[in-house]
Amino acid sequence: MSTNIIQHNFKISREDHNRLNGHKSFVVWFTGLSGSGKSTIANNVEQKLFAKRIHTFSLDGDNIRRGLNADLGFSRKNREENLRRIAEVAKLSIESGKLVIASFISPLRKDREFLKKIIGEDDFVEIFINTPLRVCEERDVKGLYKKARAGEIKNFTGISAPYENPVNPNIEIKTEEESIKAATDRIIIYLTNKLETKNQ
Ligand SMILES: Nc1ncnc2c1ncn2[C@@H]1O[C@H](COP(=O)(O)OS(=O)(=O)O)[C@@H](OP(=O)(O)O)[C@H]1O
Ligand SMILES: Nc1ncnc2c1ncn2[C@@H]1O[C@H](COP(=O)(O)OP(=O)(O)O)[C@@H](O)[C@H]1O
Repeated sequence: MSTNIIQHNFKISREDHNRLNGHKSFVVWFTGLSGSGKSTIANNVEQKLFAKRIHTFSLDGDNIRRGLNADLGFSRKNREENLRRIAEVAKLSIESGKLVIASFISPLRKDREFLKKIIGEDDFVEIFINTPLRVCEERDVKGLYKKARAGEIKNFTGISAPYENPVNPNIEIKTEEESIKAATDRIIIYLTNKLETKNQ
């Protein structure tokens, strides 16, 4: 633990960044099984927001698990630390005025509660990409389910590690019933409303 850390208050605040950008900043968090559709929908949402001149920043496994969290695997402890660090990065990014789009399996309720605490409830939008395991496994976008079934990957979410559905997400997308476009449009309506009405 670091001691004797005295906070420096910078002259340019989050509110200043928000004013300059012309919009508020918060975190949009996508949770769901591997292959559920988190990255696909998050990417579509980001493109739409970008076209509306919203300053976005995407965090996902590719830019986090290969870099900052390259030392972490998929044990419970490592996932918890993975998500804690991501939440801290997301918090810094909202201070810099960004609308952060985070896509992580984030399988456990208690870890997601912890994230919410770090980021702040008011700055956290939870989107549950609800796709049944059967469908994710049929899609098997990266061939990982096949490997997990063959025992080649340990602690694989949905197969040999748990996924706990969110209890009360801000938005739930059932990808078996809702197209990518319809899901994207519904999320954009919600976010546009929050961008306009959220108190600073
Ligand atoms: N054991 C195991 N379980 C689940 N997923 C695995 C595993 N090993 C590797 N992968 C790949 O890593 C991606 C998930 O990383 P996350 O950082 O989102 O996971 S977590 O939130 O810490 O649980 C996940 O990416 P997505 O498919 O995009 O979800 C997988 O491709
Ligand atoms: N309604 C839908 N919403 C999201 N993805 C869908 C949908 N229908 C089919 N898919 C497909 O499912 C796959 C989801 O993969 P991906 O977005 O990488 O998932 P994740 O990021 O959750 O691992 C993509 O190939 C996507 O085209």
